[in-house]
Amino acid sequence: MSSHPWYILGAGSIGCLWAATLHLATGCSPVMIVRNREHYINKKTDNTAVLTLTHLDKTETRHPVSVMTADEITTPIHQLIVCTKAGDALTAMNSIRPVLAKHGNVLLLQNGMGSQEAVAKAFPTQNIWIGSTTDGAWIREPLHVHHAGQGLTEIGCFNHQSATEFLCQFQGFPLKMTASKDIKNVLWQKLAVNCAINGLTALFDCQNGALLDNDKKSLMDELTDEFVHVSNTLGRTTPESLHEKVYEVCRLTAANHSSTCMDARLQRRTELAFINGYLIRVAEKEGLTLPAHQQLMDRLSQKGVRW
Ligand SMILES: NC(=O)C1=CN([C@@H]2O[C@H](COP(=O)(O)OP(=O)(O)OC[C@H]3O[C@@H](n4cnc5c(N)ncnc54)[C@H](OP(=O)(O)O)[C@@H]3O)[C@@H](O)[C@H]2O)C=CC1
Ligand SMILES: CC(C)(CO)C(=O)C(=O)O
Repeated sequence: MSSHPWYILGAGSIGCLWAATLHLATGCSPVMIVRNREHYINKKTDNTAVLTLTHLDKTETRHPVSVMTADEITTPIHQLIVCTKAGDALTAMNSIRPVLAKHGNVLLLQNGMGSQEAVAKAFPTQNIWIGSTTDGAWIREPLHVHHAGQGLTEIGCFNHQSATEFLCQFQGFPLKMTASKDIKNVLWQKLAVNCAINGLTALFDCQNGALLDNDKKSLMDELTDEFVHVSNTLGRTTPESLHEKVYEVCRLTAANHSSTCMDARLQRRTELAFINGYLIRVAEKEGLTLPAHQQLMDRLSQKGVRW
């Protein structure tokens, strides 16, 4: 187990879930790096705070953490977990560039694709790890997180084939974890589902299950057809029955509002640039156009949904 402290960049739902879990697993307090200190802590001179985790069984545990802004950090960061939204990841990473250890381990937990490549390109000497997570969490108030759904986090190395020492630290971790030898493929498979579901739920402001209604299902099918086309062109694998897989996710999460639908409702910037937008950019490089994806993005723009 490394003796270096853990730093968490972004104190939102996933950042707080991981900070509390790290404290449970290691007994050490992580450092939460935030951009607006006053939002989390009102003491001027003391950086310590207590984070509350409401577990799946509704019990609560409390966890001491340090809360700091990037410019308050003076010691090198060797172990970092980036928990911002995809669109903020690179800017957030740049804010801690001066204190990031040259060969530090960085675990990125963003949904979608594209932000990981951008970070890996901008930080070539660091070991960039990717986690693709299906855990669910939400924030009740600053530093009080609810673990809302048990999921799985698959982790793999993105740029270097570095020692698995980093991954070993998650053995026996309270969240379900597994090592992936092909994390890019894991991201691609999740992207397929998110491309079909997320944007449409924002467009119709509906739960995931409503996409199985006939009129919406045909749009979902068109998006999935286009995904398969791009995937085949790139020589990537997709499940033979991707359409069935998409329907199954809609059924299993029928009562949920997707993350994109919630962001759109709250007029927050969505992660669509790293979901459907990413697929459009990849297709363009291959000389392909994706009319269903493009039309979806145009309709979302007209509706005022941001990405
Ligand atoms: N929540 C969930 O259940 C799941 C989330 N994910 C993915 O995990 C990622 C994080 O999601 P989630 O935790 O829900 O998002 P949140 O919006 O809850 O948290 C993101 C946090 O990042 C912070 N942030 C943004 N820029 C910076 C910066 N420059 N420096 C420091 N902090 C910064 C924000 O701070 P501020 O308050 O200042 O804006 C915010 O607290 C997303 O990609 C999401 O799709 C994946 C699966 C499930
Ligand atoms: C699978 C799905 C659509 C579940 O809601 C999701 O990943 C999201 O909301 O971002």
